[in-house]
Amino acid sequence: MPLPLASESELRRRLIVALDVPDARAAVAAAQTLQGHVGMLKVGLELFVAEGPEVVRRLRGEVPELEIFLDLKLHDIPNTMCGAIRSARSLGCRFITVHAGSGLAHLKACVAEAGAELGVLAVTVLTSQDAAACAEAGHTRTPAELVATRAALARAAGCAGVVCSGQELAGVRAAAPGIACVVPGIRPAGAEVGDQKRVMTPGQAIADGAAYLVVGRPILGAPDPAAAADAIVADMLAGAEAN
Ligand SMILES: O=C(O)c1cc(=O)[nH]c(=O)n1[C@@H]1O[C@H](COP(=O)(O)O)[C@@H](O)[C@H]1O
Repeated sequence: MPLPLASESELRRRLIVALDVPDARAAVAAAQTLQGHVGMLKVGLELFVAEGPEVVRRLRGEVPELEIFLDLKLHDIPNTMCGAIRSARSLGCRFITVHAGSGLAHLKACVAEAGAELGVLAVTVLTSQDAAACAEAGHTRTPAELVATRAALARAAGCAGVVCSGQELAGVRAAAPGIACVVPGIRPAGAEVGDQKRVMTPGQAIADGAAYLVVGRPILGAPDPAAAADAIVADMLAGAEAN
């Protein structure tokens, strides 16, 4: 039996905007503009290094209907990663990122520390890396092979999901059945790619099974960010319907 079609509001809930801005003022302004147009806010390194955990508390107070994804991409010894997760737990975020390349023991320790409320997302291979960058870094396997291996580790560790490019969705499904895929490197047709290497359109990523899309510059860099988010949701809907 075919799955029921995702509604527009359901797809909007699955659109995460990356608040890659320099300070809390810009973050709150963007969040207020985008509430009702996106489903979640991602606080990443630029904003977190500038403002610290207070910016998460402030966003939760200003736009309580939007959940927060804390993208710190932890990559350290397990004791240090767990300490960071312990510090993050009280912030009430939905997700936190760690690098899957840390290995199984690291991922398991992070999942145990995060508890039931904070989902650990394992970043497989950055979407800014292509095959040449992986080879340069000493990997003998392709990005797709590395993603599949790391997705299997994330699943074995009990992670809430993986971060991968849209190009690996089928491979992740095969290697780690049932795991949720969070997909950055999203570019509407014709949009500037910038430093991203493994990209995909919103509609195609949804058609291929992404659980969430992460979008930064195509929304925040647009003349009308709310309209840009709406156009992305329309493309997601088209992708869901085409599936
Ligand atoms: O963990 C992430 O969110 C992430 C992983 C990855 O492999 N690639 C990636 O681009 N991201 C993040 O997703 C966002 C993408 O931003 P744009 O390229 O501006 O859409 C940035 O905040 C990145 O830090």
